Amino acid sequence: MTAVTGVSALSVRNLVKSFGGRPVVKGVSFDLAPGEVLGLVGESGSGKSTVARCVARLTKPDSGEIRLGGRDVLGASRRELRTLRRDMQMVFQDPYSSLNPRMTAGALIEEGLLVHGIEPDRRKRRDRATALLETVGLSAADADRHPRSFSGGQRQRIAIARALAVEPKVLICDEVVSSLDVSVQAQVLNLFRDLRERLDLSILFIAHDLAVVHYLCDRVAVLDQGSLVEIGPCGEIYRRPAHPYTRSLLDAVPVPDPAAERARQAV
Ligand SMILES: Nc1ncnc2c1ncn2[C@@H]1O[C@H](COP(=O)(O)OP(=O)(O)OP(=O)(O)O)[C@@H](O)[C@H]1O
Repeated sequence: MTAVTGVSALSVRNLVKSFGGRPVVKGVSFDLAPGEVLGLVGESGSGKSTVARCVARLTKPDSGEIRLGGRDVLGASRRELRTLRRDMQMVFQDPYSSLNPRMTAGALIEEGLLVHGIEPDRRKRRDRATALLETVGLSAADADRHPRSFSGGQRQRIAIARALAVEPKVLICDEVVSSLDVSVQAQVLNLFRDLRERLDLSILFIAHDLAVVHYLCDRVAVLDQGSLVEIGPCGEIYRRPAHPYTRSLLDAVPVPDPAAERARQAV
């Protein structure tokens, strides 16, 4: 478990976002500690993706403050934003549409290195792309294949390798395993567990599946109609949810820990 101390890897304060005058995110605040995996859960439409998109500056919030390692994200100049974008990478739900089908897996990974000026030397760039493919459990031979020749889980691995290429400090994962079969989900979740250990990554992990969050995350934040109603260590919240909305979310799923399930039933 990672304690929230010192400068947060990511700090979000009073984030507000409306669409067409309808508030969708209503003053959300949370911190992500260095090396921590924080789950963000809530029903469909509760505003999870909007929070993620605001944090990554893909959507402009109405108000609030976002800091990445203490640096102001919303007030960043174009130049500062380049560095911030490198330090904060996003992986999306659909590995089919997020990868350019015309590029090979190797070229997709090399692109990030090139765009951010990380590895100008062509051969070294290629070696680095190959090493990243191996990091996510693919092989050097996969570098020359196009996305359509990979399975969904393998494509998601390529998307993860692509995000990792620029050595981000924070990874924002929006429903990254939702479109995968259960057995492939387990493989990708184990990959995340392994990567966070090895790379000391901070991860904001958005999911609607509470069992997935329980498996991977240190803490969980619960979003209900745009408001954060509860945040705390996974074990504690799953055992003793304080908010009725969290309780109703948990009642809808089996908890993989029989002791936690008994404690929950007793509340
Ligand atoms: N660009 C947009 N224009 C208008 N409304 C939007 C836009 N993006 C999101 N919304 C609305 O904001 C609300 C929250 O959507 P969001 O995608 O953030 O929820 P979510 O919790 O991620 O849902 P899901 O789990 O289904 O992805 C929804 O009612 C959605 O219709």
